[in-house]
Amino acid sequence: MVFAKEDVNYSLYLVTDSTMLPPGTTLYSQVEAGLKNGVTLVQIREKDTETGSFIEEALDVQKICKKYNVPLIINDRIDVAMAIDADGVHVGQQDMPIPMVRKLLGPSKIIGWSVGKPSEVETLAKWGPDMVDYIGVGTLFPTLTKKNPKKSPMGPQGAIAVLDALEEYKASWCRTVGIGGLHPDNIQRVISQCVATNGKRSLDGISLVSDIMAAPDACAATVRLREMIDRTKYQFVDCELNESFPTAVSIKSVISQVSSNRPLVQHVTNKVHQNFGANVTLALGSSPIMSEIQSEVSELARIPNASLLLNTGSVAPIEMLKAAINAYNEVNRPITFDPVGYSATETRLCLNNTLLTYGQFACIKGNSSEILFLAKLNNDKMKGVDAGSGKNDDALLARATQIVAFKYKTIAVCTGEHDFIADGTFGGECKLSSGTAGVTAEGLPCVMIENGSIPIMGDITASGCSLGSTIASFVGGLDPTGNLFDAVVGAVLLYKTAGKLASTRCQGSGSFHVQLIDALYQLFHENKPEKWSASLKKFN
Ligand SMILES: Cc1ncc(COP(=O)(O)OP(=O)(O)O)c(N)n1
Ligand SMILES: Cc1ncsc1CCOP(=O)(O)O
Ligand SMILES: [Mg+2]
Repeated sequence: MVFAKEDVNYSLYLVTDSTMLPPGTTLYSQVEAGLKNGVTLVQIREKDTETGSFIEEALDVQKICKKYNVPLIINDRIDVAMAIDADGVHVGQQDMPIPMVRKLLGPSKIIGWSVGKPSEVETLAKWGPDMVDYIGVGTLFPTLTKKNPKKSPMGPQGAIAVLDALEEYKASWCRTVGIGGLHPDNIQRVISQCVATNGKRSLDGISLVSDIMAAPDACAATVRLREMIDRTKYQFVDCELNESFPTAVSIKSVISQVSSNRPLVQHVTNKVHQNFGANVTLALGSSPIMSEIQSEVSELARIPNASLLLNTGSVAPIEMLKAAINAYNEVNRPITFDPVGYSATETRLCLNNTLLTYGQFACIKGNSSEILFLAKLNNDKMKGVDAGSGKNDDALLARATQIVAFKYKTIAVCTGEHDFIADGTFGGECKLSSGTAGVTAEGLPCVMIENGSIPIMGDITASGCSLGSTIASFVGGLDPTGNLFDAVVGAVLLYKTAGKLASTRCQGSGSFHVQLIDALYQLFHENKPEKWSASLKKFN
């Protein structure tokens, strides 16, 4: 049987492994359970099986695949693929060179190649459309299934670089599957985030081994995976994600919701910020808890209206930070991420990149340096930047904020004399092979908030970190019908207004601290956004 290449469905691509079978299951029972419940492509991957046994297994798996009209791919072994007339092969960078594989298999067979970096895409593009039909993009996340991986996990951002390379080198024919450590807790985020920068391409499929092969109930595991992959909305927080333009009325509603829901705001933050952040949170009618205890994050995340502020100035162990992200993502509670000093040291860069790979954030906030670095628009591109005067290149900062929002499918906030907020959530919409329908970062909703300069804000500790407390309170206090973008914009507007008000009332930095908390408290409880001094305008 020859499968027309354009008919291959890459959406749920099972790769077998008979070394992880649960008791009472066989290679065939797991494969059949997968095929019955939505697996669309099968690869038999038996790294330690003798050729004779491999051929026997492959022939038996081939029979089952034919029953469900699903193509069978052979891993590594071109000879076995030819011997049983399989539908194709998958080879890696260390396996037989692609041109030789193609010469042996002929033009109609499916050839897959493992790709981990853009330069490998450049190579396949040079070979042209008659060589590689699809690529396995990975390893996305850590996995025990592939022994001695040559490279460390690339995460969704690494996959984006590969998708960008496919667009850059115009390899339009080439399909893509993500692979490596893919499970229900990260599949939707991968589908949502792994989109080429030009919005024209996303992954065509999810490829996995252990989630099905090691499942005691492979039917149920596959049903769950199928349902997840077919979902077109990634509802990573239980509030509204649809596009909005915040108004005094909508922000008033946000504050009413926060006031009545009294969110629990778990701060994992630096020591300098802890006390002030707790007081800011209390001033906003919310309930702070400064806990870094890994064993309680799951319980805290399940408290109604729980919200996590993750400020990586914290010295909490990486495993605790990951557990906190997992716990809040698991129950669709919002995480506000503040990558403090994002690139100041290799340690912080590695920590922040790891956390950015590891979870979905409702909001990522940073100062201009942090946002520019996250957007890969380094500082020296900023024209007329002068910390003292605060003269920033607004267009560049807005663009950087949109890029960060797009890359992480989140609400991005860039703070400075002017604050920029961009909505990259696409309303949660996401779908394999669809990209963002060509919508790019510069097409994202972006607003600018200004209120004149407030130099004294820089003379106290934790003023920036405490905007994080404010955002975390607002997004945590939303009803399910509340809007995420409204909440983040409302928080920044309130904070900017309170900063200005406090600066007119204080005698110096000491009293500014107190006046800032008073101003936040007063403005919050008055809840009259129409009177706030900070202004909001659309930036694009
Ligand atoms: C779909 C898919 N993607 C990647 C791989 C890995 O192939 P390779 O790099 O050759 O490593 P081994 O699988 O041979 O260990 C794959 N098999 N399938
Ligand atoms: C074959 C392969 N190639 C890169 S990761 C991997 C194994 C993925 O297995 P799992 O889905 O169990 O993480
Ligand atoms: Mg291989």
